[in-house]
Amino acid sequence: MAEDKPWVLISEVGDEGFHEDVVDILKQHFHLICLKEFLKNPVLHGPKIQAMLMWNYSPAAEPSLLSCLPSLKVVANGGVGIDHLDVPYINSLGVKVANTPGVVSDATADMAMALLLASARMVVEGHLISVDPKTTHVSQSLMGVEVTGSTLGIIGMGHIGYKVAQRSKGFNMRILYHNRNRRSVEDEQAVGASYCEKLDDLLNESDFVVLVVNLTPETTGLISHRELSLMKPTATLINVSRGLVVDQDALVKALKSGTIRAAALDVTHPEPLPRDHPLLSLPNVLITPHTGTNTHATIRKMVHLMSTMFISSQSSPAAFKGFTLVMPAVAVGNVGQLAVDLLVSTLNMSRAGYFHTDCLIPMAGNNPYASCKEDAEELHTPAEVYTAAELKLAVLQMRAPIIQTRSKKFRQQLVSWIKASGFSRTVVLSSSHSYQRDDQQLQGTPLRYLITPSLLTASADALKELGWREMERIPAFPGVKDADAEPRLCIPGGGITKGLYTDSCDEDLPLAVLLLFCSEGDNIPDAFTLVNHLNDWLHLLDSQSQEPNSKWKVPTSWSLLFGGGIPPALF
Ligand SMILES: O=CC(=O)O
Repeated sequence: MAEDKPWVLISEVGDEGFHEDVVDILKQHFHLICLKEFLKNPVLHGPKIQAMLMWNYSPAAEPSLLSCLPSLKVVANGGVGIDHLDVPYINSLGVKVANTPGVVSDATADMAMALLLASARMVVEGHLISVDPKTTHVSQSLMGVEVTGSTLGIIGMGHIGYKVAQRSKGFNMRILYHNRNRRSVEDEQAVGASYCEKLDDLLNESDFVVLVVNLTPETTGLISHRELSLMKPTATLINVSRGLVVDQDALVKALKSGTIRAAALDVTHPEPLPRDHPLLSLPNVLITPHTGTNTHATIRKMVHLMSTMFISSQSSPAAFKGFTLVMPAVAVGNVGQLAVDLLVSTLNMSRAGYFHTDCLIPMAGNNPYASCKEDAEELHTPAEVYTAAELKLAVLQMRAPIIQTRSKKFRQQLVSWIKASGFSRTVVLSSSHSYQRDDQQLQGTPLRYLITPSLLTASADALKELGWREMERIPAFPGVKDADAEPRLCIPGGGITKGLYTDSCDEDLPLAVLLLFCSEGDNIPDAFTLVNHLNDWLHLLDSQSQEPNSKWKVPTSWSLLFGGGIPPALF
């Protein structure tokens, strides 16, 4: 449905704009128009543009440009930092701002480690000597500092900071961190990190100080003369956040005078630095051109996330072609939702957007998967879509009941969205009242499945191997022998399960239901059972843990489920 694709404005493909590698993703979702082309006739193109996709800070979201885009709905930034955007101003135009958190964390943490190791072990200096045509012998004076067993201070323990800690654990480093909020004891223990409430203590004790904070008024100039003077003369400063977090004049002085040993910077202010900037001629500085997220895999994940932000139940381009969709039926004990929670938190799925519908009871709440206070402050809504692009998996999590009279409308919206999005199959996680089983349903395990004819062909072998039982149809009038009455599907407490399955059969939609007979109560064990069965089929996790449930990561919100108290760090 090419005509349904939204028009988006980008700076260009190549050099300073989007890499050739990601153009296929962009073209799959959008009609692209490059800035140069746009500027030839803004009056003609302006009204078509629904989104602006920024890459490498371009196109700049300036009033002169935004005023030519009356239909603009979203400014989506490739990258997590949005310090270059005037968010209140953009919002005041009725335009949303989106970024790509989560998917950049691994690559950025890798870059922090690369800079740390390269600076400590003088990798660049060693390379230059090795390739210098004048080199005839290798001097032993090129001496680095030991990384293994040293002390690392992480300033900013969000997603990226935490990933730096995970990597540093492998180097047997003593890890200190400073953050607005302390992480949970479990998080700290998992990487062996100690919280330094006072930044000064971290600066005093660390051999390597890594900056991983967002640029905000509080973090601008966070590292200046005083902070640098607190660091060890043998210490190295690594910056993968933003150039303005460091007072660069103070840094130049500290590096010249030996206040600190070295600096390794992926970010500076400005970028690139003027060619005569003193930082460029210091021997103890390593600078990379803000390439923390520059890997083929990461830019593809970023662009995929930017593209799938545009999800609507009305019309949607085939944003999830070939993906499997997993969604809960809001049913007995909320077993499906709990199972989906386990998927989202274990697979670290990224929120791609929300499913817009007027059929669910409106609600909003904190981020159920938060691991720190900043994350918890994110607003979450009743129907949201999360993706793990590398697994070709999406989930639609639902957190509110369906308004009773709108169940049919909701099913219609779902079916048309699933079709338009190009999912190759949908798996509905459901449950039904245990106590209403008939005699045959009492046999075997409490798991049942249903599958539509259009998915059966592709899945018959897998189902045979899994040995699951199909949900039994029960007599229309139990006890009455009537040859004419067709046995019927009966799923008490199953919410939309039966309706959605029946609609999907009629619509030729490849859909399966995995259902557990259970009772209301503590349904966490049921959620584990259901998600383990799903994993037996879809193989989403590699780990073959002895203890089947320990491979799943429980989301923070579960501590609220049964009156466990509210974690003070979250609210
Ligand atoms: O700098 C990189 C980002 O903001 O993601």
